[in-house]
Amino acid sequence: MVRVLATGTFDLLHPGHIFYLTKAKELGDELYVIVARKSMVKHKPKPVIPDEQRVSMVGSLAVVDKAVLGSESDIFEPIREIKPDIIAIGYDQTFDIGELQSELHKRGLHARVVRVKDSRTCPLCSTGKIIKKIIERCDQESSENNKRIR
Ligand SMILES: Cc1cc2nc3c(=O)[nH]c(=O)nc-3n(C[C@H](O)[C@H](O)[C@H](O)COP(=O)(O)O)c2cc1C
Ligand SMILES: Nc1ncnc2c1ncn2[C@@H]1O[C@H](COP(=O)(O)OP(=O)(O)OP(=O)(O)O)[C@@H](O)[C@H]1O
Repeated sequence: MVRVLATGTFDLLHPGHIFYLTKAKELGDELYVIVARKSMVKHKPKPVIPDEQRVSMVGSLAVVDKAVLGSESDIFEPIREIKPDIIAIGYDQTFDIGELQSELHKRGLHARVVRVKDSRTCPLCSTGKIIKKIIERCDQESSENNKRIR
């Protein structure tokens, strides 16, 4: 049984997430997912959706065998428990594969780290882009309303 681990914030679920998780699962037999804690998301705006709601959504996907919230301090902590054979890194995740692999080895963790490609078929497959579009639409509607009032 080959256990694969995927990771991410998964704020507003979209088809890019499903593509990534499906490709990750294809690398083995069972798929575990670590969902990032809001407190640990420092490289981009904090997620809108609460931790428990994001992990519950990811865990309910058919492709996912088990989803857990990550540690609030040490990203290697849940890996010790999950003991994955493969860690699937997403196409835009900033982790350096070689560096992560060597940090795992230093801690006696022997998962193979691989990068999954992106999906180019979806026009709005990014949480950041979806939020940007919603904000643009709100701005546009409020400026149209202001014009009507004047
Ligand atoms: C091997 C691995 C373990 C991780 N463990 C945790 C963790 O325990 N807690 C956490 O909040 N984030 C953890 N993360 C980070 C997030 O799951 C996520 O990958 C990171 O915030 C990048 O998020 P993004 O893909 O949404 O940009 C881990 C990432 C990796 C690659
Ligand atoms: N279009 C996509 N194709 C393939 N993988 C994707 C796509 N969008 C997200 N992923 C992967 O899904 C995982 C979780 O993604 P994440 O939560 O960062 O969402 P995101 O939509 O990329 O967010 P943002 O746009 O805010 O960076 C990451 O491993 C990421 O690489």
